[in-house]
Amino acid sequence: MVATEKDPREEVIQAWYMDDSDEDQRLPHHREPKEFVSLDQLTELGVLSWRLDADNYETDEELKKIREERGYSYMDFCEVSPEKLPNYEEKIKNFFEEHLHTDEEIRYAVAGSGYFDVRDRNERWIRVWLKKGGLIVLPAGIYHRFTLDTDNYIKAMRLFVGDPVWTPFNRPHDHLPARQEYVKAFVHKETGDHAVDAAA
Ligand SMILES: CSCCC(=O)/C(O)=C/O
Ligand SMILES: [Fe+2]
Repeated sequence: MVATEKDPREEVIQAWYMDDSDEDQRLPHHREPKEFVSLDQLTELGVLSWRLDADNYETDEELKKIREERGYSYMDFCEVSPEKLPNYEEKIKNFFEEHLHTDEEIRYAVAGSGYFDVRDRNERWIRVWLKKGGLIVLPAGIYHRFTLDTDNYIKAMRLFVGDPVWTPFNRPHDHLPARQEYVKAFVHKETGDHAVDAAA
């Protein structure tokens, strides 16, 4: 992509560093001044992203290709809103507990929007706003959490390799192999500013 062209993914996926306020989790929680995080920075943390045609997901060749290439054989939908999700209060509370999974978390917003917060390698929260048409892959072992935004609705396609395992391991679960592998691959990798930490 030419440097001046806008990345089309940024229309449906934006990310920024969060403030430290305890206000409603569904608010954007921008810092002052705002501190945006690029999709390339997310890639460095292992978070992958695509923009897809959410109105035609049933026939979308690009989605088909991603599923084939990454082995995402399983697919279902998860609708999150006070009206649609049974035990909404309990589930939304659990989604917002910092946790990890032993497999990728793959979510494609086919309607609505929500926030996936991920820890960067210095433990700062990055808020990833996923809107209709955005697909993200959170790598196994990354600490993260989810909340709706103030629109209170998302319909997410969930993809998985084989039989799905949704178990959340609330922090701390640093001894799990998935966490140790994540740390080795994305936290202690010897590139950029972290090479300094590694050498210290
Ligand atoms: C929008 S899907 C619900 C959130 C979820 O499944 C999860 O695991 C969040 O971390
Ligand atoms: Fe999760």
